[in-house]
Amino acid sequence: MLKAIPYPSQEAEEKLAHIATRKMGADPSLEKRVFEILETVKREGDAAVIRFTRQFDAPSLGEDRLTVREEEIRAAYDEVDTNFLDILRTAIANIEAFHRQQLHPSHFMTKPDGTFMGQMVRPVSAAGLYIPGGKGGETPLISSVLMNGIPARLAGVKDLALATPPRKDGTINPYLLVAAKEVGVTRIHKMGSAWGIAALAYGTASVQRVDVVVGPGNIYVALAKKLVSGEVGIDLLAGPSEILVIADAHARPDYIAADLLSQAEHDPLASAVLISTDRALAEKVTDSVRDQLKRLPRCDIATEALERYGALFLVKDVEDAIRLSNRIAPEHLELQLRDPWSHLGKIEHAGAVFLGDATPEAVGDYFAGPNHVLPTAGTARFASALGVENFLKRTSVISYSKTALERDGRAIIRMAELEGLGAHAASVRIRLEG
Ligand SMILES: NC(=O)c1ccc[n+]([C@@H]2O[C@H](COP(=O)([O-])OP(=O)(O)OC[C@H]3O[C@@H](n4cnc5c(N)ncnc54)[C@H](O)[C@@H]3O)[C@@H](O)[C@H]2O)c1
Ligand SMILES: N[C@H](CO)Cc1c[nH]c[nH+]1
Ligand SMILES: [Zn+2]
Repeated sequence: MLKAIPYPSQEAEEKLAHIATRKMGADPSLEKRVFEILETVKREGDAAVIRFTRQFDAPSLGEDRLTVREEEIRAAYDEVDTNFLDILRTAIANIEAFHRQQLHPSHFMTKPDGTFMGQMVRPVSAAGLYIPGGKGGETPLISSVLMNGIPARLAGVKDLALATPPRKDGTINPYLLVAAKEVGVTRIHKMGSAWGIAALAYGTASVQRVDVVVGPGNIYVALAKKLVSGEVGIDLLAGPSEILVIADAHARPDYIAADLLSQAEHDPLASAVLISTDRALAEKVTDSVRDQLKRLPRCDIATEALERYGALFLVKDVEDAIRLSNRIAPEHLELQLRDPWSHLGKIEHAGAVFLGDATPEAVGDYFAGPNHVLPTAGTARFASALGVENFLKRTSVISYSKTALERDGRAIIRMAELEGLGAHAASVRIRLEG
Protein backbone atom coordinates (compact mmCIF):
# COMPACT_ATOMS: atom_id res chain seq x y z
CA MET A 1 0.00 0.00 0.00
CA LEU A 2 2.81 2.44 0.89
CA LYS A 3 5.48 1.70 -1.65
CA ALA A 4 8.97 3.08 -0.91
CA ILE A 5 10.08 5.55 -3.59
CA PRO A 6 13.63 6.93 -3.65
CA TYR A 7 13.91 10.72 -3.68
CA PRO A 8 15.15 12.35 -5.82
CA SER A 9 13.99 10.27 -8.79
CA GLN A 10 11.62 10.43 -11.76
CA GLU A 11 9.20 8.19 -9.88
CA ALA A 12 9.22 10.58 -6.91
CA GLU A 13 8.46 13.51 -9.23
CA GLU A 14 5.48 11.63 -10.66
CA LYS A 15 4.18 10.89 -7.17
CA LEU A 16 4.60 14.53 -6.15
CA ALA A 17 2.74 15.65 -9.26
CA HIS A 18 -0.08 13.32 -8.30
CA ILE A 19 -0.18 14.66 -4.74
CA ALA A 20 -0.36 18.16 -6.23
CA THR A 21 -3.68 17.26 -7.86
CA ARG A 22 -5.15 17.81 -4.36
CA LYS A 23 -4.58 21.53 -4.98
CA MET A 24 -7.72 23.57 -4.50
CA GLY A 25 -9.43 24.06 -7.85
CA ALA A 26 -7.35 21.39 -9.63
CA ASP A 27 -10.66 19.81 -10.70
CA PRO A 28 -12.65 22.46 -12.64
CA SER A 29 -15.75 20.23 -12.88
CA LEU A 30 -15.96 20.02 -9.08
CA GLU A 31 -15.49 23.77 -8.78
CA LYS A 32 -18.29 24.25 -11.35
CA ARG A 33 -20.59 22.01 -9.33
CA VAL A 34 -19.87 23.97 -6.15
CA PHE A 35 -20.41 27.26 -8.03
CA GLU A 36 -23.84 26.01 -9.13
CA ILE A 37 -24.76 25.17 -5.52
CA LEU A 38 -23.73 28.68 -4.43
CA GLU A 39 -25.76 30.31 -7.20
CA THR A 40 -28.81 28.20 -6.34
CA VAL A 41 -28.66 29.30 -2.70
CA LYS A 42 -28.14 32.91 -3.76
CA ARG A 43 -31.25 32.70 -5.96
CA GLU A 44 -33.57 30.57 -3.84
CA GLY A 45 -32.38 31.15 -0.27
CA ASP A 46 -33.84 28.92 2.47
CA ALA A 47 -35.71 26.71 0.00
CA ALA A 48 -32.44 25.64 -1.63
CA VAL A 49 -30.63 25.15 1.70
CA ILE A 50 -33.45 22.94 2.98
CA ARG A 51 -33.61 20.99 -0.27
CA PHE A 52 -29.85 20.26 -0.29
CA THR A 53 -29.88 19.41 3.42
CA ARG A 54 -32.73 16.94 2.93
CA GLN A 55 -31.05 15.44 -0.13
CA PHE A 56 -27.62 14.92 1.49
CA ASP A 57 -27.96 14.86 5.26
CA ALA A 58 -31.35 14.99 6.96
CA PRO A 59 -34.25 13.74 4.78
CA SER A 60 -36.95 14.87 7.20
CA LEU A 61 -35.64 18.29 8.26
CA GLY A 62 -38.68 20.52 8.93
CA GLU A 63 -39.20 23.72 6.91
CA ASP A 64 -38.76 25.89 10.00
CA ARG A 65 -35.93 23.91 11.60
CA LEU A 66 -32.80 25.37 9.98
CA THR A 67 -31.91 27.15 13.20
CA VAL A 68 -31.36 25.36 16.52
CA ARG A 69 -33.86 26.37 19.22
CA GLU A 70 -33.03 27.17 22.83
CA GLU A 71 -34.82 24.04 24.04
CA GLU A 72 -32.54 21.87 21.89
CA ILE A 73 -29.53 23.40 23.65
CA ARG A 74 -31.08 22.90 27.09
CA ALA A 75 -31.78 19.25 26.21
CA ALA A 76 -28.17 18.85 25.04
CA TYR A 77 -26.87 19.96 28.46
CA ASP A 78 -29.08 17.27 30.04
CA GLU A 79 -27.62 14.65 27.73
CA VAL A 80 -23.87 15.26 28.09
CA ASP A 81 -21.90 13.94 31.07
CA THR A 82 -19.94 16.02 33.56
CA ASN A 83 -16.67 14.35 32.58
CA PHE A 84 -17.15 15.78 29.08
CA LEU A 85 -17.81 19.23 30.50
CA ASP A 86 -14.60 19.02 32.56
CA ILE A 87 -12.55 17.98 29.53
CA LEU A 88 -14.18 20.63 27.38
CA ARG A 89 -13.49 23.41 29.86
CA THR A 90 -9.82 22.38 30.23
CA ALA A 91 -9.41 22.34 26.45
CA ILE A 92 -11.09 25.76 26.25
CA ALA A 93 -8.70 27.13 28.88
CA ASN A 94 -5.65 25.82 26.97
CA ILE A 95 -6.82 27.15 23.62
CA GLU A 96 -7.82 30.48 25.11
CA ALA A 97 -4.46 30.93 26.87
CA PHE A 98 -2.61 30.30 23.60
CA HIS A 99 -4.79 32.59 21.49
CA ARG A 100 -4.76 35.41 24.03
CA GLN A 101 -1.10 35.95 23.01
CA GLN A 102 -2.32 36.87 19.53
CA LEU A 103 -4.22 39.96 20.66
CA HIS A 104 -2.55 43.13 19.42
CA PRO A 105 -4.04 46.43 20.56
CA SER A 106 -4.67 49.51 18.44
CA HIS A 107 -1.60 51.75 18.23
CA PHE A 108 -1.10 55.47 17.69
CA MET A 109 1.87 57.79 17.16
CA THR A 110 2.10 61.56 17.39
CA LYS A 111 4.93 63.75 16.09
CA PRO A 112 6.16 67.11 17.43
CA ASP A 113 4.71 68.81 14.30
CA GLY A 114 1.23 67.81 15.43
CA THR A 115 0.63 64.96 13.00
CA PHE A 116 -1.16 61.97 14.37
CA MET A 117 -1.20 58.50 12.86
CA GLY A 118 -2.59 55.29 14.12
CA GLN A 119 -4.28 52.02 13.57
CA MET A 120 -7.61 51.11 15.16
CA VAL A 121 -8.15 47.38 15.49
CA ARG A 122 -11.81 46.39 15.32
CA PRO A 123 -13.55 43.02 15.18
CA VAL A 124 -15.87 42.11 12.32
CA SER A 125 -19.51 42.39 13.40
CA ALA A 126 -20.56 38.85 12.48
CA ALA A 127 -18.56 35.70 11.83
CA GLY A 128 -19.76 32.40 10.38
CA LEU A 129 -18.04 29.34 11.81
CA TYR A 130 -18.17 26.18 9.72
CA ILE A 131 -17.94 23.01 11.81
CA PRO A 132 -17.45 19.76 9.90
CA GLY A 133 -20.06 17.13 10.61
CA GLY A 134 -19.57 14.51 7.92
CA LYS A 135 -22.41 13.23 5.77
CA GLY A 136 -25.54 13.00 7.91
CA GLY A 137 -23.68 14.63 10.82
CA GLU A 138 -21.86 11.35 11.57
CA THR A 139 -18.51 12.89 12.55
CA PRO A 140 -19.21 16.11 14.45
CA LEU A 141 -15.85 17.82 14.99
CA ILE A 142 -16.59 19.16 18.47
CA SER A 143 -12.98 20.32 18.82
CA SER A 144 -13.40 22.55 15.74
CA VAL A 145 -16.10 24.48 17.63
CA LEU A 146 -13.42 25.51 20.14
CA MET A 147 -10.79 26.24 17.49
CA ASN A 148 -13.18 28.52 15.57
CA GLY A 149 -15.15 30.05 18.40
CA ILE A 150 -12.43 30.93 20.90
CA PRO A 151 -10.33 33.21 18.66
CA ALA A 152 -13.52 34.86 17.38
CA ARG A 153 -14.68 35.62 20.91
CA LEU A 154 -11.24 36.87 21.96
CA ALA A 155 -11.26 39.20 18.95
CA GLY A 156 -14.53 40.64 20.26
CA VAL A 157 -16.93 39.44 17.54
CA LYS A 158 -20.46 39.92 18.86
CA ASP A 159 -22.42 37.73 16.49
CA LEU A 160 -21.15 34.18 16.04
CA ALA A 161 -23.16 32.00 13.68
CA LEU A 162 -22.29 28.32 13.43
CA ALA A 163 -23.13 26.04 10.51
CA THR A 164 -22.82 22.26 10.60
CA PRO A 165 -24.53 19.38 8.82
CA PRO A 166 -27.41 17.91 10.84
CA ARG A 167 -27.84 14.23 11.59
CA LYS A 168 -30.28 12.12 9.59
CA ASP A 169 -33.11 12.88 12.04
CA GLY A 170 -32.54 16.63 11.72
CA THR A 171 -30.84 17.06 15.10
CA ILE A 172 -27.29 18.09 15.95
CA ASN A 173 -24.96 16.11 18.16
CA PRO A 174 -25.53 17.32 21.78
CA TYR A 175 -21.79 17.49 22.56
CA LEU A 176 -21.32 19.87 19.67
CA LEU A 177 -24.26 22.01 20.84
CA VAL A 178 -22.84 22.24 24.35
CA ALA A 179 -19.39 23.15 23.03
CA ALA A 180 -20.99 25.89 20.92
CA LYS A 181 -22.82 27.32 23.91
CA GLU A 182 -19.67 27.16 26.09
CA VAL A 183 -17.66 29.27 23.63
CA GLY A 184 -20.46 31.80 23.19
CA VAL A 185 -21.90 30.97 19.77
CA THR A 186 -25.04 33.06 19.21
CA ARG A 187 -26.86 31.10 16.45
CA ILE A 188 -26.54 27.53 15.23
CA HIS A 189 -27.75 26.51 11.78
CA LYS A 190 -28.33 22.98 10.57
CA MET A 191 -26.65 23.20 7.19
CA GLY A 192 -23.40 21.78 5.90
CA SER A 193 -21.28 21.67 2.77
CA ALA A 194 -21.32 24.35 0.08
CA TRP A 195 -24.94 25.35 0.78
CA GLY A 196 -24.06 26.09 4.41
CA ILE A 197 -21.18 28.33 3.32
CA ALA A 198 -23.42 30.03 0.73
CA ALA A 199 -26.15 30.78 3.29
CA LEU A 200 -23.61 32.33 5.66
CA ALA A 201 -22.00 34.36 2.89
CA TYR A 202 -25.12 35.63 1.10
CA GLY A 203 -27.77 35.40 3.82
CA THR A 204 -31.26 33.91 3.47
CA ALA A 205 -34.58 34.61 5.19
CA SER A 206 -33.53 32.57 8.23
CA VAL A 207 -29.73 32.87 8.07
CA GLN A 208 -28.23 36.28 8.68
CA ARG A 209 -25.36 37.18 6.36
CA VAL A 210 -21.94 37.34 8.08
CA ASP A 211 -18.75 39.31 7.38
CA VAL A 212 -16.25 36.44 7.47
CA VAL A 213 -16.67 32.71 7.03
CA VAL A 214 -14.06 30.55 8.73
CA GLY A 215 -13.42 26.92 9.52
CA PRO A 216 -12.32 23.63 8.08
CA GLY A 217 -14.21 21.22 5.89
CA ASN A 218 -14.17 18.75 3.06
CA ILE A 219 -13.45 19.64 -0.55
CA TYR A 220 -16.97 21.07 -1.11
CA VAL A 221 -16.63 23.34 1.90
CA ALA A 222 -13.11 24.45 0.96
CA LEU A 223 -14.07 25.20 -2.65
CA ALA A 224 -17.19 27.06 -1.54
CA LYS A 225 -15.09 29.24 0.76
CA LYS A 226 -12.68 29.92 -2.09
CA LEU A 227 -15.56 30.98 -4.34
CA VAL A 228 -17.38 33.24 -1.83
CA SER A 229 -14.16 34.95 -0.83
CA GLY A 230 -14.33 38.60 -1.84
CA GLU A 231 -18.05 38.75 -1.19
CA VAL A 232 -17.17 37.91 2.43
CA GLY A 233 -13.81 37.47 4.10
CA ILE A 234 -12.47 33.98 4.58
CA ASP A 235 -9.73 32.71 6.85
CA LEU A 236 -7.74 30.21 4.79
CA LEU A 237 -8.28 27.08 2.72
CA ALA A 238 -8.48 24.36 5.37
CA GLY A 239 -9.46 21.34 3.30
CA PRO A 240 -8.92 17.58 3.63
CA SER A 241 -6.32 16.83 6.29
CA GLU A 242 -2.67 16.00 5.72
CA ILE A 243 0.24 14.68 7.69
CA LEU A 244 3.89 14.41 6.72
CA VAL A 245 6.28 12.56 9.03
CA ILE A 246 10.05 12.89 8.75
CA ALA A 247 11.69 9.98 10.54
CA ASP A 248 15.12 8.54 11.09
CA ALA A 249 16.21 5.15 12.39
CA HIS A 250 15.51 6.25 15.99
CA ALA A 251 11.76 6.63 15.46
CA ARG A 252 9.09 4.17 16.63
CA PRO A 253 7.46 2.64 13.54
CA ASP A 254 4.20 1.88 15.37
CA TYR A 255 3.89 5.51 16.51
CA ILE A 256 4.49 6.76 12.98
CA ALA A 257 1.93 4.33 11.54
CA ALA A 258 -0.64 5.44 14.13
CA ASP A 259 -0.05 9.12 13.37
CA LEU A 260 -0.28 8.62 9.60
CA LEU A 261 -3.59 6.82 10.08
CA SER A 262 -4.89 9.52 12.43
CA GLN A 263 -5.07 11.94 9.53
CA ALA A 264 -5.85 9.41 6.81
CA GLU A 265 -9.08 8.53 8.63
CA HIS A 266 -10.44 12.06 8.20
CA ASP A 267 -11.32 11.82 4.53
CA PRO A 268 -10.74 9.66 1.45
CA LEU A 269 -9.01 12.77 0.07
CA ALA A 270 -6.69 13.11 3.10
CA SER A 271 -2.96 12.69 2.58
CA ALA A 272 -0.37 10.85 4.70
CA VAL A 273 3.30 10.93 3.71
CA LEU A 274 6.38 9.45 5.33
CA ILE A 275 9.88 10.63 4.44
CA SER A 276 12.48 8.39 5.95
CA THR A 277 16.25 8.19 5.97
CA ASP A 278 16.05 4.52 6.91
CA ARG A 279 14.68 1.76 4.67
CA ALA A 280 14.28 -0.75 7.52
CA LEU A 281 12.20 1.73 9.52
CA ALA A 282 10.07 2.49 6.46
CA GLU A 283 9.31 -1.20 5.98
CA LYS A 284 8.31 -1.56 9.62
CA VAL A 285 5.99 1.45 9.30
CA THR A 286 4.31 -0.12 6.26
CA ASP A 287 3.74 -3.36 8.16
CA SER A 288 2.41 -1.52 11.17
CA VAL A 289 0.02 0.56 9.05
CA ARG A 290 -1.38 -2.64 7.56
CA ASP A 291 -1.72 -4.15 11.02
CA GLN A 292 -3.30 -1.14 12.73
CA LEU A 293 -5.69 -0.48 9.84
CA LYS A 294 -7.49 -3.75 10.63
CA ARG A 295 -8.52 -2.38 14.02
CA LEU A 296 -9.77 1.00 12.83
CA PRO A 297 -13.49 1.75 12.64
CA ARG A 298 -12.83 4.10 9.71
CA CYS A 299 -10.56 1.58 8.00
CA ASP A 300 -12.22 2.03 4.60
CA ILE A 301 -11.72 5.80 4.56
CA ALA A 302 -8.10 5.57 5.74
CA THR A 303 -7.33 2.84 3.19
CA GLU A 304 -8.74 4.92 0.35
CA ALA A 305 -6.77 7.98 1.50
CA LEU A 306 -3.53 6.00 1.66
CA GLU A 307 -4.14 4.47 -1.73
CA ARG A 308 -4.89 7.84 -3.32
CA TYR A 309 -2.55 10.20 -1.55
CA GLY A 310 -0.31 8.12 0.69
CA ALA A 311 3.41 8.15 -0.10
CA LEU A 312 6.67 6.91 1.31
CA PHE A 313 9.86 8.59 0.17
CA LEU A 314 13.34 7.31 0.99
CA VAL A 315 16.01 9.98 1.25
CA LYS A 316 19.74 9.93 1.96
CA ASP A 317 19.65 12.30 4.94
CA VAL A 318 17.49 14.60 7.05
CA GLU A 319 18.51 17.62 4.96
CA ASP A 320 16.97 16.06 1.83
CA ALA A 321 13.90 15.10 3.84
CA ILE A 322 13.38 18.70 4.96
CA ARG A 323 13.93 20.02 1.43
CA LEU A 324 11.21 17.69 0.18
CA SER A 325 8.88 18.56 3.03
CA ASN A 326 9.34 22.28 2.30
CA ARG A 327 8.32 21.56 -1.31
CA ILE A 328 5.13 19.83 -0.19
CA ALA A 329 4.31 22.45 2.50
CA PRO A 330 2.17 20.04 4.58
CA GLU A 331 -0.61 20.95 6.97
CA HIS A 332 0.94 18.89 9.80
CA LEU A 333 4.63 18.03 9.97
CA GLU A 334 5.96 15.58 12.55
CA LEU A 335 9.70 15.44 13.22
CA GLN A 336 10.29 11.94 14.54
CA LEU A 337 14.03 12.38 14.73
CA ARG A 338 16.75 11.78 17.27
CA ASP A 339 17.22 15.52 17.77
CA PRO A 340 14.13 17.21 16.30
CA TRP A 341 14.83 20.64 17.81
CA SER A 342 18.09 21.00 15.88
CA HIS A 343 16.09 20.86 12.61
CA LEU A 344 13.17 23.15 13.45
CA GLY A 345 14.84 26.28 12.07
CA LYS A 346 15.07 24.70 8.60
CA ILE A 347 11.31 24.22 8.29
CA GLU A 348 10.04 26.87 5.88
CA HIS A 349 6.51 25.79 5.04
CA ALA A 350 4.17 23.84 7.32
CA GLY A 351 0.87 24.59 9.05
CA ALA A 352 2.05 23.12 12.37
CA VAL A 353 5.16 21.24 13.47
CA PHE A 354 5.12 18.47 16.10
CA LEU A 355 8.40 17.53 17.76
CA GLY A 356 9.35 14.33 19.48
CA ASP A 357 7.69 10.98 19.91
CA ALA A 358 5.50 12.06 22.83
CA THR A 359 3.73 14.48 20.49
CA PRO A 360 1.22 12.72 18.28
CA GLU A 361 -0.52 15.17 15.95
CA ALA A 362 -3.75 14.49 17.86
CA VAL A 363 -2.55 16.55 20.86
CA GLY A 364 -2.73 19.56 18.57
CA ASP A 365 -6.14 18.55 17.26
CA TYR A 366 -7.73 18.63 20.69
CA PHE A 367 -5.82 20.02 23.57
CA ALA A 368 -2.41 21.68 23.35
CA GLY A 369 -3.70 25.18 22.57
CA PRO A 370 -2.57 26.17 19.04
CA ASN A 371 -5.31 26.19 16.43
CA HIS A 372 -6.05 23.03 14.47
CA VAL A 373 -7.61 24.90 11.55
CA LEU A 374 -4.63 24.84 9.23
CA PRO A 375 -3.73 25.45 5.59
CA THR A 376 -3.78 22.40 3.30
CA ALA A 377 -2.87 21.45 -0.26
CA GLY A 378 0.39 23.39 -0.32
CA THR A 379 -1.20 26.65 0.89
CA ALA A 380 1.07 26.62 3.96
CA ARG A 381 3.50 28.35 1.55
CA PHE A 382 1.53 31.55 2.16
CA ALA A 383 -1.17 30.89 4.77
CA SER A 384 -1.20 30.34 8.52
CA ALA A 385 -3.30 28.72 11.22
CA LEU A 386 -6.66 30.29 12.05
CA GLY A 387 -6.21 32.91 14.75
CA VAL A 388 -7.59 36.02 16.39
CA GLU A 389 -6.38 38.16 13.45
CA ASN A 390 -8.81 36.44 11.08
CA PHE A 391 -11.65 38.17 12.94
CA LEU A 392 -10.06 41.61 13.11
CA LYS A 393 -9.72 44.55 10.74
CA ARG A 394 -7.29 47.45 10.97
CA THR A 395 -8.49 50.97 10.27
CA SER A 396 -5.82 53.62 9.66
CA VAL A 397 -6.23 56.99 11.38
CA ILE A 398 -4.47 60.12 10.03
CA SER A 399 -4.54 63.73 11.21
CA TYR A 400 -2.17 66.40 9.80
CA SER A 401 -1.43 69.77 11.34
CA LYS A 402 -1.28 72.95 9.24
CA THR A 403 2.52 73.08 9.80
CA ALA A 404 2.95 69.53 8.56
CA LEU A 405 0.80 70.15 5.48
CA GLU A 406 2.85 73.25 4.63
CA ARG A 407 6.00 71.14 4.93
CA ASP A 408 4.79 68.17 2.83
CA GLY A 409 2.20 69.81 0.55
CA ARG A 410 4.47 70.55 -2.45
CA ALA A 411 5.79 66.99 -2.47
CA ILE A 412 2.26 65.61 -2.40
CA ILE A 413 1.18 67.92 -5.24
CA ARG A 414 4.17 66.78 -7.32
CA MET A 415 3.34 63.08 -6.79
CA ALA A 416 -0.32 63.64 -7.68
CA GLU A 417 0.66 65.49 -10.86
CA LEU A 418 3.02 62.67 -11.87
CA GLU A 419 0.03 60.35 -11.62
CA GLY A 420 -2.05 62.71 -13.73
CA LEU A 421 -4.48 63.28 -10.86
CA GLY A 422 -5.11 67.02 -10.87
CA ALA A 423 -7.97 66.98 -8.38
CA HIS A 424 -5.74 65.29 -5.81
CA ALA A 425 -3.13 68.04 -6.33
CA ALA A 426 -5.79 70.75 -6.12
CA SER A 427 -7.16 69.43 -2.82
CA VAL A 428 -3.76 70.13 -1.28
CA ARG A 429 -3.02 73.37 -3.18
CA ILE A 430 -6.29 74.98 -2.05
CA ARG A 431 -5.15 74.58 1.55
CA LEU A 432 -1.68 76.00 0.87
CA GLU A 433 -2.74 78.89 -1.33
CA GLY A 434 -6.23 79.57 0.01
N1 LIG B 1 -7.43 21.63 7.39
C1 LIG B 1 -8.00 21.69 8.56
O1 LIG B 1 -7.70 22.56 9.37
C2 LIG B 1 -9.04 20.69 8.94
C3 LIG B 1 -9.51 20.60 10.25
C4 LIG B 1 -10.51 19.68 10.55
C5 LIG B 1 -11.04 18.89 9.54
N2 LIG B 1 -10.56 19.02 8.27
C6 LIG B 1 -11.13 18.30 7.16
O2 LIG B 1 -12.51 18.62 7.16
C7 LIG B 1 -13.18 17.62 6.46
C8 LIG B 1 -14.39 17.18 7.20
O3 LIG B 1 -15.16 16.49 6.25
P1 LIG B 1 -16.48 15.81 6.58
O4 LIG B 1 -16.99 15.22 5.32
O5 LIG B 1 -16.30 14.95 7.77
O6 LIG B 1 -17.44 16.98 7.07
P2 LIG B 1 -17.92 18.30 6.30
O7 LIG B 1 -18.95 18.91 7.16
O8 LIG B 1 -16.79 19.13 5.88
O9 LIG B 1 -18.60 17.73 4.99
C9 LIG B 1 -19.81 17.04 5.06
C10 LIG B 1 -20.85 17.79 4.27
O10 LIG B 1 -20.55 17.64 2.87
C11 LIG B 1 -21.69 17.11 2.22
N3 LIG B 1 -21.38 16.33 1.03
C12 LIG B 1 -21.05 15.02 0.95
N4 LIG B 1 -20.97 14.66 -0.36
C13 LIG B 1 -21.25 15.74 -1.10
C14 LIG B 1 -21.32 16.00 -2.50
N5 LIG B 1 -21.11 15.05 -3.40
N6 LIG B 1 -21.64 17.26 -2.91
C15 LIG B 1 -21.86 18.24 -2.01
N7 LIG B 1 -21.82 18.05 -0.67
C16 LIG B 1 -21.49 16.83 -0.23
C17 LIG B 1 -22.35 16.27 3.30
O11 LIG B 1 -23.68 15.98 2.95
C18 LIG B 1 -22.21 17.19 4.49
O12 LIG B 1 -23.18 18.22 4.49
C19 LIG B 1 -12.19 16.49 6.24
O13 LIG B 1 -11.71 16.59 4.93
C20 LIG B 1 -11.09 16.80 7.23
O14 LIG B 1 -9.87 16.28 6.84
C21 LIG B 1 -9.59 19.90 7.98
N1 LIG C 1 -6.72 16.98 12.19
C1 LIG C 1 -7.74 17.93 11.86
C2 LIG C 1 -7.09 19.06 11.09
O1 LIG C 1 -6.62 18.62 9.87
C3 LIG C 1 -8.44 18.49 13.09
C4 LIG C 1 -9.21 17.51 13.89
C5 LIG C 1 -10.37 17.73 14.58
N2 LIG C 1 -10.69 16.57 15.18
C6 LIG C 1 -9.77 15.69 14.92
N3 LIG C 1 -8.88 16.26 14.11
ZN1 LIG D 1 -7.38 15.19 13.11
